[in-house]
Amino acid sequence: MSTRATRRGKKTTLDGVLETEGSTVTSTRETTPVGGDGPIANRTRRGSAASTTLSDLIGSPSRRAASEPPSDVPVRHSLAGSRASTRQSSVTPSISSRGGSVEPGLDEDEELEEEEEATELVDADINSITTTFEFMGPHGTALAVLGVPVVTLALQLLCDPVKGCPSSNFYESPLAYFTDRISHATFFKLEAVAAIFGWMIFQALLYGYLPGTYIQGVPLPTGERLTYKINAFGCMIATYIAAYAVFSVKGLGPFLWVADNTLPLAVAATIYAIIQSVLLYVLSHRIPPHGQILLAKGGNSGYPIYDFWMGRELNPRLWGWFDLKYFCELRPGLVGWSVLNVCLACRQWVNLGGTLTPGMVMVVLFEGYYVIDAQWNEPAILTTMDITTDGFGFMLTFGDLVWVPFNYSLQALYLSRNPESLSSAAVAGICLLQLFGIYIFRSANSEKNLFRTNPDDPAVQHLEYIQTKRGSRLLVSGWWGLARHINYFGDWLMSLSWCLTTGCSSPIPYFYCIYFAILLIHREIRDEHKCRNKYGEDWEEYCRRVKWRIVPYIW
Ligand SMILES: NC(=O)C1=CN([C@@H]2O[C@H](COP(=O)(O)OP(=O)(O)OC[C@H]3O[C@@H](n4cnc5c(N)ncnc54)[C@H](OP(=O)(O)O)[C@@H]3O)[C@@H](O)[C@H]2O)C=CC1
Ligand SMILES: CC(C)=CCC[C@@H](C)[C@H]1CC=C2C3=C(CC[C@@]21C)[C@@]1(C)CC[C@H](O)C(C)(C)[C@@H]1CC3
Repeated sequence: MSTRATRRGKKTTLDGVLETEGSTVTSTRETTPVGGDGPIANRTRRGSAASTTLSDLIGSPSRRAASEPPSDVPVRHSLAGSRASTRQSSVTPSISSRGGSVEPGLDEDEELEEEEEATELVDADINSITTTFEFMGPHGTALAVLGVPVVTLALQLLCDPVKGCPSSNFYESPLAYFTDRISHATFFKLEAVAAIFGWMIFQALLYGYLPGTYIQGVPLPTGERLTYKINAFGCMIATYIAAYAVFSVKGLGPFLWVADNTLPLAVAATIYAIIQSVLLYVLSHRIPPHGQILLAKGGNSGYPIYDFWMGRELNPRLWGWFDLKYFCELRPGLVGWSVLNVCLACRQWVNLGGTLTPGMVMVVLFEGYYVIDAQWNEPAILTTMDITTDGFGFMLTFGDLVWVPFNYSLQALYLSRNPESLSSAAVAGICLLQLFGIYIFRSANSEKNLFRTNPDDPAVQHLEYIQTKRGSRLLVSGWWGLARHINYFGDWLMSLSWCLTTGCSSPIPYFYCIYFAILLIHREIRDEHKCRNKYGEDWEEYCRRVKWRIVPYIW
């Protein structure tokens, strides 16, 4: 197996396995979790069980592998001789396709600080046991694993193409409504399975074969940095060129087929997501001959269902370069969402005899802009907790590949069948809300990115900040002086403006902004927890200076 040198004298094999100098790390650490979900006992780092019952899956951790050393005997890495080479082989400046050098979210101080942190972690243990539960522990995640596909399919069923979204008999008897819809709906179509698998392969080929630039991510707990290919924007353009080619040859037919088959497509995408996440979970237990797989801090509890949801492996890669989590986060699902919107607009166009409502135009443009913004700012994804912290489990796999394209396109699905008319004042109000949201979202995110990558830039030089003992700086003026997650506020305002395009006749398209408020509040709590642990009293000082969490003067 080929290898490439990394920092600290370690090597990483091209399938992402970590090797230390001369030894495989086999330490374990056993602790008791907080949060009232019961003790985590008899768990191992590898946490695999020879046979597993359903109650094992949900309620109890995996059994200890016989060959594991006792929990109180941590095996330490030897770093002797590796630190000097680490400094020398410091990070190659990364090149951005849109000019300038990009180190996602890191200044030099931070880099050193991250290196110190990495040293501590490597000295102690790389794959420590997860001791704090999120999502209400194994029971909560079991519910989530079943719940998120059910919610997604229920939302598709609620939008009846003929009778409305939802039809009036839903309010009379929801149970009878669903029984009727389930017995009449077509859930499974082979063509839909072929379309989803074909789409994944097409996006993977674009990722692999279209040219791009390469940048390094933030340091892993081992100190190593992975290299990522930046070409999402080009892949999206190529996708739309391909779609235009299909249109030139086949007309609107294929696009209308997609619009009319969102339910079987969502089922097919769910099948794909289940297969991928089961494979990821199973393969995260592989024991390579030399070294170990780097696991996510939050996905290694030993409870199979919990780890399946959270994701065990931090950076699953194929052939050393094809980063599955990074690929799924921005490409098939997000671009799929915008393509789905276009297909649904085609359906409305045909239904209305060659015209589109202002609501549909706004949805396609606003949500399309959001997708383009994400692709254009691709390097920024490398500092999000999804990439740096979370493992790649069912939560992100299903979230990226099913939840985003099918639930985020509910406004367009609704409008394709219910072309609501909006007054000019409503259109103007929605546009202003969207612009206000974009303004906050983009300027806050860009301000932080610029400040973290180039603090001497005139646009951010004047901003006040707290110099933390950890080395990094926390902004306390500008956007980040208004609220600790002001970017979430901008993002949510945009989500509200998208939902408002559907008028007031149905609650279904409002699912997005309601769910999104819950996601952002939960995410803010997770991030707050992370930062409090990381920065200690500096974070307390930051909270004293910036009082509001997301919405200034409200929350
Ligand atoms: N559409 C969707 O479904 C979703 C969209 N999003 C969007 O993704 C974007 C990224 O979100 P997310 O990754 O959660 O986090 P943020 O971009 O808000 O980044 C949070 C991190 O920034 C650093 N930080 C916090 N406060 C400061 C400060 N005052 N000055 C400098 N740095 C600071 C901390 O990292 P450090 O440890 O480096 O100090 C913290 O962990 C957001 O705009 C969000 O709205 C997110 C989830 C879902
Ligand atoms: C209920 C369930 C399965 C939730 C999973 C959560 C995911 C849907 C979201 C977690 C973080 C996300 C991000 C984006 C999309 C939604 C998920 C995957 C994102 C790619 C959207 C576009 C933005 O510009 C973004 C790149 C900042 C963002 C990153 C986080």
